[in-house]
This record gives sequence, structure tokens and C-alpha cells, in this order.
Amino acid sequence: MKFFIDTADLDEIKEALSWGCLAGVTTNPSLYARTGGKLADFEDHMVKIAKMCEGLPVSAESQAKTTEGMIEEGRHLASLAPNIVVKLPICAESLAATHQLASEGVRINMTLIFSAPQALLAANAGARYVSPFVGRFDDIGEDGIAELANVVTAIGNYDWTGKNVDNVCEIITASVRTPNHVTQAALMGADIATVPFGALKKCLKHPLTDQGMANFDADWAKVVAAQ
Ligand SMILES: O=C[C@H](O)COP(=O)(O)O
Repeated sequence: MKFFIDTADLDEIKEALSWGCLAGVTTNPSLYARTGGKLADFEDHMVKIAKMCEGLPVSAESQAKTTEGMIEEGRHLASLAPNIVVKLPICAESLAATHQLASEGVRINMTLIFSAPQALLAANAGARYVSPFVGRFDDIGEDGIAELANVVTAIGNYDWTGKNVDNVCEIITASVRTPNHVTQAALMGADIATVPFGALKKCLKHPLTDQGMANFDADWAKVVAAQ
């Protein structure tokens, strides 16, 4: 399973990139708002991220509400950098926009997916990625991982050749809150987990790793002292 980072924060992206295991970035309007960015700077910000992550997919979300608007904004966002993926929230308008944009070679990440039928509709329209949300189910006392499993099985049952420029539909596990979400997504074979930086750091750490390092250092200090 590949790791994306779910953030629009340039410092977080820079640090996560330095780890050498990042395969992409996803952003959304809330994440951009959290950076304090202005409307006028949105495109430049997306281009900055795309340049930092050359060759890696970077999702930039359209704010258009009509099919025509999404097509226009989607074409524009995709023209900003070769690795920009246009993110659209699932609805009738975005399915139609996805169908058109995919036929032009634009990669779409269909977001706000909460069920297998939604994911199947998106993939059939030509989505290059579908983003089922996990944590928001858990937030309302439902089982996000079980819904993710339905999406993974449903999308994995079919061949998406001819639907988009890459002939595949990858599943981005989104709304990830915990390392256990990452574990469960990987165990069921989700292609990608997009993880906020805080949760990514939690994935890296384990108390037994810290304890083990401290023990090795202490024992090595004894070896050095005995010289
Ligand atoms: O846009 C996709 C995000 O992964 C949503 O995550 P969130 O539920 O933490 O806002």
C-alpha cells in the first residue's frame, strides 16, 4: 500500500517527502483553509506542492458546482502541473464532469465516497482514484473500516481498462485518523492511504521501538566505556 499525505501544509509535505516513502498528496478546501491561504493564492499554492512532489500525484479540489463549471475548472487545474489530479466530490454533476475530463486524459480523484455503489459509479464514470472516508464513519459511531472493505472488494472485482488514461482505479483510503486505520486498509488491500501528518508520525513511532533504541544505546555506551 502506498502512503499519501493528506495536507496542504508545505512544511508537513517537505518533512514527509524527506522520509523517502511518500507517493502523493491530497488536499481539500478545509486543509487549504487551515494553512491560512487566500483565495487568490490557491492555484500558486497547488503549483508549489506539485513542484515539490514532481512525478507524484497531487489532488487539488474543484469548487465548481455545475458539470460545465467542473469541466472548466478541472481542465484549468490539470493544466497547472502535469501531476495535478482533479478532486471532485461525488454527485450527478461530478460524474458527468469526470466522464468528460477522463476522456481528455485528466485524472480525477472522486472524493466523499461513503459506499461501494458510490465508488462503482465514480469508477464507471472514469475516476482514476476513489476516496472512501473511514474516520467520518467512526465519528458518527459507524464502522468506517467495514465500509472501506466493501469498496475495496467491489472495485477489485472489475477491470477498469478503458475508463481512464491509466486503465486503473485506485482506492485512496481517506479520513484516516489512526495507525490502526492504516493497518486495516493495508490488510484488505487498499491501494493507498492518505494520512494527515499527525497520524503519519504516529505510524512511524512505537513505544517498544523507543525503548529498544534506548536499550541499544545504553548497552553500546558500556562497550565504548570498556575500551
Ligand atoms: O478529504 C479527505 C480527507 O481525508 C478527509 O479527512 P477528515 O475526515 O479528517 O477531514
